[in-house]
Amino acid sequence: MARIPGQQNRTIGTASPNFDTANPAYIRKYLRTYGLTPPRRETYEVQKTRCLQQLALKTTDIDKFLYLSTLRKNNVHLFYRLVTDHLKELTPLIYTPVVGEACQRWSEIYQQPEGMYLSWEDRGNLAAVIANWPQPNVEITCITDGSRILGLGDLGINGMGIPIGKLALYTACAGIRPEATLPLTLDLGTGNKAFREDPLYMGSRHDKISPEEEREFMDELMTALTERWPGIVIQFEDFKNPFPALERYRHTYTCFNDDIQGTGAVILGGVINAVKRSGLPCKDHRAVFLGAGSAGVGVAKQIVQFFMREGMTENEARACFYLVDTKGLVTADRGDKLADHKIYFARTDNNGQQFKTLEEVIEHVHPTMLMGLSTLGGVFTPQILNKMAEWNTHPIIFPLSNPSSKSECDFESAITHTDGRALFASGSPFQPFLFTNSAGETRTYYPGQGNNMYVFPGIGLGTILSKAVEVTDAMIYASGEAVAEALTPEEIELGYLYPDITRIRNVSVVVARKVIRAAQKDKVDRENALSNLDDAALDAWIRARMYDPHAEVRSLEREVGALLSSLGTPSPVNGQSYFEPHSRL
Ligand SMILES: NC(=O)c1ccc[n+]([C@@H]2O[C@H](COP(=O)([O-])OP(=O)(O)OC[C@H]3O[C@@H](n4cnc5c(N)ncnc54)[C@H](O)[C@@H]3O)[C@@H](O)[C@H]2O)c1
Ligand SMILES: O=C(O)C[C@H](O)C(=O)O
Ligand SMILES: [Mg+2]
Repeated sequence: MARIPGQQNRTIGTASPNFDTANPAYIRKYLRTYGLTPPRRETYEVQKTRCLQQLALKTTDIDKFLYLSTLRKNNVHLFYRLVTDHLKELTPLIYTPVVGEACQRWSEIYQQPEGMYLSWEDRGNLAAVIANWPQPNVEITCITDGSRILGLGDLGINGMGIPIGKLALYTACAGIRPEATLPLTLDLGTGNKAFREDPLYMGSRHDKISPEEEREFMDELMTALTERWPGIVIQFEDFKNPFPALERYRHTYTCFNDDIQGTGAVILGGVINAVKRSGLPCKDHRAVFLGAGSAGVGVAKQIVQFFMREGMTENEARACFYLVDTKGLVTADRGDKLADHKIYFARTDNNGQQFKTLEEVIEHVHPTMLMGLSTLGGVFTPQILNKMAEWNTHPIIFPLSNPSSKSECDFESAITHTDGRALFASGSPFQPFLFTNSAGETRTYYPGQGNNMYVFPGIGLGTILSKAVEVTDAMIYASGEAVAEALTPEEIELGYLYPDITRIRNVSVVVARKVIRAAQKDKVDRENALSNLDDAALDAWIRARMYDPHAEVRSLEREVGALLSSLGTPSPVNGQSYFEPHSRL
């Protein structure tokens, strides 16, 4: 395998051969793929026409998901050219929501290896197993144990679709090279009895290991990953109880938890914009959260930080939040032992009264914001939405659970039952909606997608490029602020709370820059020369390091040409085939 000097992470002739039919003959010969693909060198336009035709022939979402997975495996650069060009149409097929169905059916639809699986039975030997990963220069990994996949419960190793989907967005949205990403699924047993009894299930058939065993396994894993790739950024994803691992590793490894911190940041971004649009100062907001898990608590804590920056004390800010779980409003005197992560938000002003249902809580609070992180599809009923509209000029309604079937309400019902006044964002995508309000005004309403995909790619990129040794709270906060600031005047005019997804690569540059600046301030960065660049120069520096699938053939030509001339072989001219058909190369 040749490594191109001076090019971070570019490897030629990696374990996934580059079968791009856009490669000219001499590149194919260099890569030893000459003769393994049809002879004609194709333009992207021709490649795209074929792919979109084939995709259109697939009648189900899963068939489309599988088609795109195979394309990624066989022609990775074409896959990313297609995805970056058609983000709006293709993101839902390779990520949320379709990835949810793919995970539910992973063992049934499985076709090809695309990531690493590490089992509890491999403990003691994790470094040796990790050594099997064929790519030498991994910069980022996304790890799940499959124990809480979206709002779909414990899916065991079937959760692999999530790290693959998240890392595909790291590449498409933030330009991290595909071969620098490692999807990792931990096979630590599953509480999913149906899977354990399914002959097709491809993971271990025992129950989930204990928290103590999991800690032992994770300790070994973190060491093994950083020993092989010292600068690796580690993203934890969709663990049922992710708080202990985050606390244990966050100051020792370059890691973050996407569900607590990434979600906290992206919803912070949407809330900053929604609060502005609501016309109410922070101190007049009251937020009811249905769901007090990793995402609920992560988001609420991030908004507390925002309220404090707007001049409130921590106690005043915290008092604006009412968290609801399966037992009702989280209060200090509810009589059950609260999980550690809920204690911070436990109410003490309830005068001994307990509120069991969401309806009771909202009647008690008259909230200005309603956040759904509960995995309960449709639970924001028309009655609840009507109440929100009765109490607020612009109620903030964020049904954030995924996938679409778990969304606490859909966009149409949020608009219809608030007379078009809701400030809306959902975790899964919804279509724009044409609506006539009670004043007879007809217009198209645009939903926001409050999904952590707006921040994690930029957090990863900024952390990698600054060589940060830690992902600090300030870096996470900065990513959310960057999303809020990224709205254009046109997007504000149309009522958007989040930037249009088609601009996500530009948004990721801004997120990465702000993450780098925060890392510099916290003194956790190790790429110290970046401090000397002003913002425009830093943006240009970031862009220059982003993988661009459209430039791949050209840069491969340049690099192979340079390599050949350094070996004394004249470079091919204008992409013309230099070597004779049967040349040794
Ligand atoms: N939009 C995003 O970017 C984003 C990010 C992370 C998570 N999520 C979604 O948020 C949801 C929750 O994720 P999580 O990591 O917090 O999960 P979690 O398991 O940690 O928390 C779920 C919470 O919902 C509560 N809940 C469950 N059933 C309930 C009921 N019947 N009544 C009241 N409360 C109930 C639980 O008590 C728990 O507090 C998932 O659907 C996930 O897909 C969305
Ligand atoms: O995966 C997503 O779409 C967002 C989030 O991380 C989730 O767990 O729902
Ligand atoms: Mg997640």
